[in-house]
Amino acid sequence: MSDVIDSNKALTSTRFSDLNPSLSEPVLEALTAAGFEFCTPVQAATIPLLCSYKDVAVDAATGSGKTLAFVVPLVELLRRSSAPPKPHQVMGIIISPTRELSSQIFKVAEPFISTLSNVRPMLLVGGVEVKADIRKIEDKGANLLIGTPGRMYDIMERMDILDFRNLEILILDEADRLLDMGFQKQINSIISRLPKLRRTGLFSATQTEAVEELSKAGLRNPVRVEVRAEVKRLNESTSSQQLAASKTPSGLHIEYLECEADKKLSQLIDLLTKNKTKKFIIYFMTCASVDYWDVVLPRLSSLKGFTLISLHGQMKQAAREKALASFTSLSSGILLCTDVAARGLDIPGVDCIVQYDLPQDPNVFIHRVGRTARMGRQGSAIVFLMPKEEAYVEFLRRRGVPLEERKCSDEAPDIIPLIRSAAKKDRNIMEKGLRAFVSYIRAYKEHHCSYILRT
Ligand SMILES: Nc1ncnc2c1ncn2[C@@H]1O[C@H](COP(=O)(O)OP(=O)(O)OP(=O)(O)O)[C@@H](O)[C@H]1O
Repeated sequence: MSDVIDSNKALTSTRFSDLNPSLSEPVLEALTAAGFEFCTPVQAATIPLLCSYKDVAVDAATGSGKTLAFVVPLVELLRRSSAPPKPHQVMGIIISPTRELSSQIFKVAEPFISTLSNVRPMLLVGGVEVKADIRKIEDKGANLLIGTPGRMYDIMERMDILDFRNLEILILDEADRLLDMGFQKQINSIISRLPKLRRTGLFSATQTEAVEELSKAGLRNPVRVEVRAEVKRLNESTSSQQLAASKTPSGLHIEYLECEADKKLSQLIDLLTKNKTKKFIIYFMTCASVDYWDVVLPRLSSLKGFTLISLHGQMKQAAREKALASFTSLSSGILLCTDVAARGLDIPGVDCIVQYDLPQDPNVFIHRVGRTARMGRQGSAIVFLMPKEEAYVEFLRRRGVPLEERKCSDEAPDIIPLIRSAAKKDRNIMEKGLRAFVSYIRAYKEHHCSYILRT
């Protein structure tokens, strides 16, 4: 069974209060309090299914409202269970690939969970002492686990006290990423401890064979929900407008800019200085690259007055959280990051996504660009390509990504001599530059080239 939905409109005309089976009053009140009245297409399709005890495999565009599509039915299913859970009875689990995404889901879910009596949620992510989590669970209990697979698996291995026999629902968010990150073993082990008679929802913005396998192994007769945006795409050969199915939001304008490696920085600076009031996310290939640009960019006089914030997976957890909170609160500024910030993060008001380096995994492209143009808003994205990476354009177009060429700016300043002279004076720049270069070459060899060459 399969439902294919057109997500051209961010919201449908279906109110949450119109859904069948009906949602409970406390959930409707929590939705109203948060300003949500009408469902997005993925919510209109998925909430009734999960609430009717069906498993779902959902393939939906970025920023289409997947989080509420699983949080609302999860809370409804828990409300229906006969008695309030005992302190160590786990009734629901939500697994997502990164700490940031798990924390975000936890925050979105909190007001809905608080409508349930005696259901204690627990955030389980790395970066904090596992012993602290264990103590908290022992002392206070946990009925809903939200977290990353590594920590969740660790807790399950170490703690016999948790009882999963009455578990109602398992949600796997960003399923393809969970598998890409090598969490197959942990996920299988987690699933093997859960009762078979449960509901399972598998959410992903990209479908892969591994996701299909996981869906076969973990879901029972799932209903497939696909949400595609219809976009106008410029057909180069005929210059006519064509309609194409795309998983990128329809308010998103995506361009590629082709230039040699030594011109990329100048083009970037030109773009940033011409858009001073905008909010940018710039993706680099490795953590070491982010560290390098983090010391170099603030030294450029043309970027004086810009707020630059870095975020990558090798930073300490507290620093990661602080960086994300600071960038979220800005109305304009620049986030320099790796793919740790590619998926699921719902940062308000991002105007433009720059992919300075291509992603190591080609599927991550649509997740990166999906940090803007969320929920029917407008946004733009620019991917920098070196001439040898040109094949990537066709690769993306074949996957339904509408992409237009952007010409290099003639006004771009020559930045390289400035960096050279700064590096001569500061060993830190030199060292970080070398480290970035080595990490970049390694990543390029291991991941990047392989998919360019495969196209
Ligand atoms: N029914 C709704 N009405 C209005 N706003 C909504 C609705 N549902 C979700 N939103 C808002 O839309 C934004 C995107 O939602 P969400 O983060 O769940 O998207 P997503 O599909 O999980 O995206 P990604 O694929 O990037 O993870 C959030 O800011 C959320 O508050």
